[in-house]
Amino acid sequence: MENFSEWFHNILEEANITDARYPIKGMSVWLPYGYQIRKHMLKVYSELLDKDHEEVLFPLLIPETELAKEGRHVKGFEDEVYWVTQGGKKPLNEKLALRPTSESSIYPMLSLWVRSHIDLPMRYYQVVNTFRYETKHTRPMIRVREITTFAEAHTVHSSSEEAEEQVKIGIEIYKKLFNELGIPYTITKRPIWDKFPGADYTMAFDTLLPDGKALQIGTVHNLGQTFAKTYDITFENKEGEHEYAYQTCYGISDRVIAAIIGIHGDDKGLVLPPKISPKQVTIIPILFKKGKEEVLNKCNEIKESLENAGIRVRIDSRDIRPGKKFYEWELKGTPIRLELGPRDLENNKTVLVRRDNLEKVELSLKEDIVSPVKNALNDIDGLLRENAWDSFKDNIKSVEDVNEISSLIENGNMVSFPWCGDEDCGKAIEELTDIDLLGTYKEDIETDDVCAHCGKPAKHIALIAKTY
Ligand SMILES: Nc1ncnc2c1ncn2[C@@H]1O[C@H](COS(=O)(=O)NC(=O)[C@@H](N)CS)[C@@H](O)[C@H]1O
Ligand SMILES: [Mg+2]
Ligand SMILES: [Zn+2]
Repeated sequence: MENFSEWFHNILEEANITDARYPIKGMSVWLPYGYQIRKHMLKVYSELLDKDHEEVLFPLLIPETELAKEGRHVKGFEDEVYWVTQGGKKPLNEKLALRPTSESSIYPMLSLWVRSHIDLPMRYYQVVNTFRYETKHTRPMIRVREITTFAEAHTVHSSSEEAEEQVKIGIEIYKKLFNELGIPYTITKRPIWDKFPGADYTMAFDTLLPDGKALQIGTVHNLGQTFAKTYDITFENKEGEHEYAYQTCYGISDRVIAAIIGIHGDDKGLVLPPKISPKQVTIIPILFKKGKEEVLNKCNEIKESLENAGIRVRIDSRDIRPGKKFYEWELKGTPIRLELGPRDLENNKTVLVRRDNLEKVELSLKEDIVSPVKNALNDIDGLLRENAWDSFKDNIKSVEDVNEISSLIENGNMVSFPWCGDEDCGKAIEELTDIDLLGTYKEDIETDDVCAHCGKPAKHIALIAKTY
């Protein structure tokens, strides 16, 4: 709680996830171990998107004229855009933006591609790096200037109902993604003063990190027809008339990996959900001069049988003390460790140690060990998700009076309260508490509750929290 930020920075370095020493502020290097975690997370992500989205890849650079077309959009990003102004020694005749997000790179092309309602719906996604010159305090993975893992989806529809439906689909996709990763979340509709620049409205997923600060880990935007009008994306409808298209977009970033690390980690280091752990089992042979050969042979046999069952396994046969190996793989968060020494070999058994609850069980090597290992991996997956949701729910408190908010926030809570929904009241609450309204997570409630701030009839339940 008190030194989460220090814990987080240390673990990225000690577990060889990223190296923040790259000589540009807000940019880090993905090291091999961290890169594998990122790769497995993106595999989960793209399996969800590939069901009915097509993966594409757009250029990194965006002509200034395209970025400037959508007033609200460019207003929202003008302080964050990196510009390329020359090629070699020659100044460019038009400044080029490094994409902060890809609407202004993709939508001019959609204007060429979309002709008729039979071309619709279109559902694209790309996993790219985007660049935002964040002026607030940068933090590795959480608030970076190169967003290395920006997974953005963009969809085009022939009706507002279908776009509305797609927002719900985007939300379902993210619910599945975060459930697979064991990350708890709230889903709120951002206040209109905090929605994505150019969007009609923004639905946001927020989770809580151990320091009690909310982290926005995904957003789904209904773009209405704003960008279609700006970039002239029209289609011929069934009646032969031309209409502006209806669009949505939704995105996640490196923050998803930060949430996995921060939420499931403990004082020994990472605790990785099996689905995204580079290896799911580390076999640690206890090697003495005597019987070394036999022990290693047995370890290879075990590795092979687990790998044949689709389990990712490493044998750590380095010539260092076993205790040091236990420490290292606990730090790196491998879900299961199997220990095997000469005595275990004699008794034809191995010791299975779980990383999440550090439980030890003996497994007989006379029987199949694939199913006990698979069961343990499933248990770990379930327990990580359950523990994360339990502590998350414990940290969401509800109040009837805004004056009770600050002390709960200091305790690291998210706070919900009945709200009238008026902008000036909402801003007054942010002023009073000096923290951000995450948004509303229950619309149009049937209640005679009154607004926790101004006393007018409450229309929604709002959520407030300290945020990154
Ligand atoms: N500086 C940053 N560092 C890390 N992640 C970020 C940063 N800025 C935004 N994000 C993440 O990126 C997600 C998508 O960004 S966004 O601005 O909300 N939405 C878009 O850009 C839309 N085009 C959907 S892709 C956010 O929900 C947040 O989780
Ligand atoms: Mg931002
Ligand atoms: Zn009010």
